[in-house]
Amino acid sequence: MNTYSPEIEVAIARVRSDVAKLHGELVRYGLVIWTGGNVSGRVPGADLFVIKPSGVDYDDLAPANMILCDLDGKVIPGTPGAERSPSSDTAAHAYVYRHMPEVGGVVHTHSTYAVAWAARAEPIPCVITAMADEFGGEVPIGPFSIIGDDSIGRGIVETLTGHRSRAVLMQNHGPFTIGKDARDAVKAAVMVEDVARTVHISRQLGEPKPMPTEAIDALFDRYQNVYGQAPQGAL
Ligand SMILES: O=C(CO)[C@@H](O)[C@H](O)COP(=O)(O)O
Repeated sequence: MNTYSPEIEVAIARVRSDVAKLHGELVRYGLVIWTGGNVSGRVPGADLFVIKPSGVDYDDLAPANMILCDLDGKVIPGTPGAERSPSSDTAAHAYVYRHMPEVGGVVHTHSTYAVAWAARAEPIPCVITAMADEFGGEVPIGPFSIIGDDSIGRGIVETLTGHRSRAVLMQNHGPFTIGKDARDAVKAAVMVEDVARTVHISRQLGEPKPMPTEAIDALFDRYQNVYGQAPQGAL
């Protein structure tokens, strides 16, 4: 039986609540169907993260059935939800947390337009200011990877390390996003679908115009460091 300090227990409870609730945002923004997709959040101050159970209806997700894992993706026995299998992408999320300490949240969806770009293995070019703001450039393609082990995690880390983008389109699969916390990663998942749709529509009308690199840099810097009420800087 694992015991944690009162501070860590409070942090676990908060991440359970946040991660359970954030799954509802995937539904609200139309990024998933049936039981596809998943959200996880790192527990601040501990080598732990929280992720959803595999193949459970979104309506049934609740803080008490979120699953607590260590950074190897092993379920912590005896904790609430531990009797169920964790998400199929648990090893991928765990790999990201182990190798990207700045990441506090990971999200995967099957959102339609982002998956359509992933199926063609084409990066989304940075041709609108919203992309420069959020992603600081193109949204890259990651390698085709088998589901279930840490291959997807390796592909995410290899592709996003040193890249400004918080989203990668895993070839023939779909978007995985990272963030400072689970909410930040959900935001990137919402944004990547939005820009995937807009750039796709733009291409139906003609060839989108590239943006100057200096403009992309300036927009990214402003959005990360000035926009909104409490900008937190790039990841
Ligand atoms: O595509 C995949 C596997 O990468 C997932 O999105 C599944 O569709 C949902 O898996 P669980 O998180 O429910 O296991």
